[in-house]
Amino acid sequence: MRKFTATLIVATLSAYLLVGLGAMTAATELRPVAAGHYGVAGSVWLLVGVVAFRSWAGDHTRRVRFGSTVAFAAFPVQAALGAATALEIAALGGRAHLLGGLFVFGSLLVTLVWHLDGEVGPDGSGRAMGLEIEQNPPEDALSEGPTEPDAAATNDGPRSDAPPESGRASIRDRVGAYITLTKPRLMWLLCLLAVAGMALATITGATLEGVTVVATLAGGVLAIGAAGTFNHVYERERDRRMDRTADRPLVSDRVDPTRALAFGATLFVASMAVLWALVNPLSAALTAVAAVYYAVVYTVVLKPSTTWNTVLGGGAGALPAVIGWTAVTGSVGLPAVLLSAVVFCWTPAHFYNLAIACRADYDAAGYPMLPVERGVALARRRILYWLGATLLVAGGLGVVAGFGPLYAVASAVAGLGFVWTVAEQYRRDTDRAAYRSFHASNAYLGTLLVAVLLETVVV
Ligand code: HEM
Ligand SMILES: CC(C)=CCC/C(C)=C/CC/C(C)=C/COP(=O)(O)OP(=O)(O)O
Repeated sequence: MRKFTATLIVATLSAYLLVGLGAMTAATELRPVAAGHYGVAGSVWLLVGVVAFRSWAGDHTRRVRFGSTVAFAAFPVQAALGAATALEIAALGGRAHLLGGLFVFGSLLVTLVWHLDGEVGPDGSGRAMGLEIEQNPPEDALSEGPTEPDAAATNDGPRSDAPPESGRASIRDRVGAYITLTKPRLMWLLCLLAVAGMALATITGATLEGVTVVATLAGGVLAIGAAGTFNHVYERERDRRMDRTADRPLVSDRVDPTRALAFGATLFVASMAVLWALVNPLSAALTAVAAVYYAVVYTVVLKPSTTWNTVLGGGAGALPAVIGWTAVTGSVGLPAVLLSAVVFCWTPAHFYNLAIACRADYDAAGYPMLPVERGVALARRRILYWLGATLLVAGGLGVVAGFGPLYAVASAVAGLGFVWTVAEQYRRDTDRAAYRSFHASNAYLGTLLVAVLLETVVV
């Protein structure tokens, strides 16, 4: 990666961290926090100055020069607004100062996208710019589907070569096939999201009861399993056409579709029973909505018909945050809605990387995924913009929930790692690079949710 790109990424995420520290400065009288904010502000201004200078000194597009100069010029204005806030001169100083900080972060993020797009040129090949872009190794080009660096990054469970569902398949293989239908690889992050929602609820003064935590997770796992099973049943013909999903239980006849439907329905009823009896009706109802949202609205309606399938379908995976909160409080609260919004924005930044790596697969299956219909360059641009939205909403959650430096630093550092892997894709147009961003998306969200736990129930 070029030094200019690396410096611009660090400047962008430092500006993001600066906003978080600024919000804490406003919320505390602690002098060291305020001193830290001023010190970081000076350092970030210096860094942005280096970027702006090098954009003019080097061979960069006018957009990159414009964006970096605007970000640099915004700092003195920010300093004046900050002083007005500290001296309580202007009534709206604080809000204007916060918006100014977000403007600096946003202008640097847009400048980064313009820079990366400029590097690869209009057709994304980099040839117009004399850039050597690494492509998939020839042997991968011959393979059917994407090359995942480590064990297949699938949301499937144990894979097996067991013969079709018959007396000959061992009990172990059959159990493994049914476990695969529940999409176990997804569970850890969705459960962590629900736990973060429960922990977040303690900022209202509510307490975490063991039974509530266990029952909410049990009900959620059963519901995810039910929704995942219905997804397998409905998609089995298209799964047959994708290398990534061609050996799934319903494609390889290891499970009979009717039995799978009965299995999914049983999981769903069990989920509702557990949540209604041991948690509360609202959590049960929201879980049912999430399951139907994924199994029907996303799987049947959105996924096969629009390039907006991932964005509009993201609500399903965002709901566990609210479900966790309602399990503890019995009602919906703003922090839970904000945590849910973080995941809603994160979902396209998460999935588009996989859609890039598997675009040939999705094209063969006839799914209108964004990289298939609109190209990889646009999909990468959208990943960065949705990631920017995720960071902004995560910052808003930090302010509303009153989180400290740990949360701000976790979001900024994990966000930097995620942005870095996406920027690498512009120089390495390979499945391996796209999968690395996909895993970085899970690492970002996992880190943020652990930070929420540490800020609420540990610190
Ligand atoms: C519409 C929403 C979403 C879409 C389209 C989507 C897409 C996918 C796909 C296709 C896979 C399977 C990869 C494979 O089988 O090769 C996957 C894996 C995964 N997804 Fe998502 N996802 C969505 C939302 C979520 C949400 C909300 C979470 C968690 C909060 C999540 C966490 C994960 C995890 C942990 C994996 C497993 C990654 C691995 O195998 O290492 N996803 N996602
Ligand atoms: C509480 C509750 C029930 C919440 C629902 C959460 C949930 C299961 C969200 C869906 C996330 C996901 C992996 C979608 C991918 O489906 P896909 O069909 O695009 O993946 P595939 O191509 O691998 O089948």
